[in-house]
Amino acid sequence: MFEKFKTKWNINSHWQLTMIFIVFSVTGSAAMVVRKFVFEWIGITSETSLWIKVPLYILILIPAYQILLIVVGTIFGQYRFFYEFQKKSIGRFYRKTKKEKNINIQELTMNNSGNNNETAVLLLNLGTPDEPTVKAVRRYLFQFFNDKRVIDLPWLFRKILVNFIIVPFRAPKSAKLYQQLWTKEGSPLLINSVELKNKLQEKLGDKASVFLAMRYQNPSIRATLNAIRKEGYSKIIVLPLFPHYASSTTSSAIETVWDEIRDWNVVPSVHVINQFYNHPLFLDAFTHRISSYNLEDYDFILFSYHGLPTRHTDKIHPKISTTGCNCHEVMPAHGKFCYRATCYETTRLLAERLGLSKGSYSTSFQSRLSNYWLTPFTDATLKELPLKGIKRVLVVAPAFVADCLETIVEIDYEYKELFIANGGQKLTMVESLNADDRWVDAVKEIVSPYI
Ligand SMILES: C=CC1=C(C)c2cc3[nH]c(cc4nc(cc5[nH]c(cc1n2)c(C)c5CCC(=O)O)C(CCC(=O)O)=C4C)c(C)c3C=C
Ligand SMILES: [Fe+2]
Repeated sequence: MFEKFKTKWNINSHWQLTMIFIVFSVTGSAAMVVRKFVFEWIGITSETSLWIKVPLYILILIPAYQILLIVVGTIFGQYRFFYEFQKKSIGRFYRKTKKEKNINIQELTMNNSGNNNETAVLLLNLGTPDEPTVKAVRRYLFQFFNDKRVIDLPWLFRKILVNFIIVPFRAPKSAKLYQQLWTKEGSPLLINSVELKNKLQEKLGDKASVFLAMRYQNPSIRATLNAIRKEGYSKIIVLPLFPHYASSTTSSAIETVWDEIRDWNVVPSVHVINQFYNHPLFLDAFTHRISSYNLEDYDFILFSYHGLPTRHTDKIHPKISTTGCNCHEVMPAHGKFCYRATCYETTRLLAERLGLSKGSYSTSFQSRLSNYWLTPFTDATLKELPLKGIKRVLVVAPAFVADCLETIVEIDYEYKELFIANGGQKLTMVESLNADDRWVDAVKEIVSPYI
């Protein structure tokens, strides 16, 4: 029975389990004392009607128990366990999780190499809703926007803004987009990532075992790392599948991995790869993909990257404002981890490989949620191009290594419509790298030095 609790709560020692049981029993008794004290204070006696007593009982006991659990847990050195425990219970209370479905997704992405090796390669991507319903999309957006690296505002302000304004208004709108995107097999982001993981496993053979997790929703980082921990790997190579470093994507994923691993009894060697926008094989894979389209058929190539609030990039180089920086012309020394600078550098490197002439391509940023995001905006650029006589555009999105909502619906549907409505004739979106063989080889090369 003890083993069952240890597995369920993801703990290693009998000592911690004992502490947890003690906290539960002390809290239970303490909550009764609080209840008795409050009842006496507000004058509830044995004669008071049950219709008053029962609701009051629930109203007082539940919050008292929740608070005391954290207080007593902290006293017994178990703050983190009870903090996570409460978070999970409250989450369960508000949104019943689709347990069976999630388990299937989880199983789909678990390692099945049968390898008996020392190294686990953990591929991380952003994540997608479990299904294209308003409820599932709400759950996804709730987790996404409550990330302090995505909405980098003070806690209370973020909670109010996200939970009362952004998520309720955005969820129904986003769910419609996801319904447009969904295939028989599910969300393209997940399907493409699973295929990449399987092909990488084939290429790596018994050198390493490959796992996949998503920053938001499923397969979750926690469950995937639990599987890695149980199999006892001595080394983990973490590769967030974001070519360009950004706090809201790369660091958010890395931080979540560390939050899990730091409590393990045995912390394995961990190597984190935090960007690869200039890795020659990544660039070769994209160059090859772009070259598979007949470039003669197009007047212009637009390199469209996911946008970011300029506040995020300003934090990377506080002395130079994003808008005042000349990284669109040359890579500055302070630009190594600046998302805008590395995106522009990617365009230059790809243009060089493709032999594109100046004036035949440009860089823009899509998916903005406000006007204070990186410019030029992709939609504004696409509206302007026909005015300059550019009617046939090939759009490449090098910030995404797998096709997803932002490429399939936003570029290939919404932007295409916008371009045509503004006088354009043809817009083609370059398929992302997905599970392309050259890309699988590139990932193998990216992780290999650390295996
Ligand atoms: C403040 C909000 C957001 C930031 C910052 C942000 C950065 C960012 N995102 C990606 C990659 C993807 N984003 C995707 C979807 C998506 N992104 C945001 C918001 C921010 N992204 C939202 C709300 C959504 C959900 C859809 C919607 O409601 O519009 C996806 C697609 C996921 C899918 O299911 O297909 C990807 C991939 C990057 C690379 C990035 C910063 C560099
Ligand atoms: Fe995004």
